[in-house]
Amino acid sequence: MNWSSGAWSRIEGIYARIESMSFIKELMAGTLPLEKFQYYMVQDAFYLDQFGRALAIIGARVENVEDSLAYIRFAEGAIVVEKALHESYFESFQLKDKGQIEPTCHHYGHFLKSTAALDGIEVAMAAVLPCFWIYKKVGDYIYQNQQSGNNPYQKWIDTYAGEEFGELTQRAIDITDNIARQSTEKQQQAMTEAFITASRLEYEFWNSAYSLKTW
Ligand SMILES: Cc1ncc(C[n+]2csc(CCO)c2C)c(N)n1
Repeated sequence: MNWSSGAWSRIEGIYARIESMSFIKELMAGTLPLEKFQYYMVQDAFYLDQFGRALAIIGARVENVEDSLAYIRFAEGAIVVEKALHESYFESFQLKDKGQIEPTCHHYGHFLKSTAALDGIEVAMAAVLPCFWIYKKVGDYIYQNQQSGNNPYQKWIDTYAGEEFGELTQRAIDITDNIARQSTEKQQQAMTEAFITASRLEYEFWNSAYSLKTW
């Protein structure tokens, strides 16, 4: 069995809880209060900055040059492509104030950056994987279960349910599985721990937006 299949089986409970979160249900129905989506967008802009840097660190550290290029491109995607989504929402919702980074985003971003810089490269790859994989699953879930055709959050949904994002996610899974095959049992366990922690933080990220959590 691939490392990723075993790791996903460990977060099935967390993932099921994510699908049933109020934030996700209301995003899907288009009824999520704007204030909560705005909080999410502002925090996500901070997150993407940190996530992009974590991916760039991985790109710099990984030995195989093809893998290095893949992570450098993921970093570019996080900073450039997703920023476009953010900017369009910032514009259409007249969000001018950049706001400040709140506790959950701060925790998650710093977890990713410190893991990318200080832990084994295989652990760093495992830590960033839920960002891709959970978003792909949530994007597909929402896309397949959506009822109304007029959703103010449609652009967000389309970004993650798309085929292109699916390919990106599969590439990240494959590279991580490949490095897991070259890792010891102990290293694989550390990878799984990091994967679980990041998945918990994905849950907390949406939860913090729903409850508008501040310092
Ligand atoms: C909290 C949070 N987690 C994951 C993503 C999704 N995401 C952001 S950048 C990127 C890879 C390159 O495009 C992915 C999958 C997000 N937006 N916010």
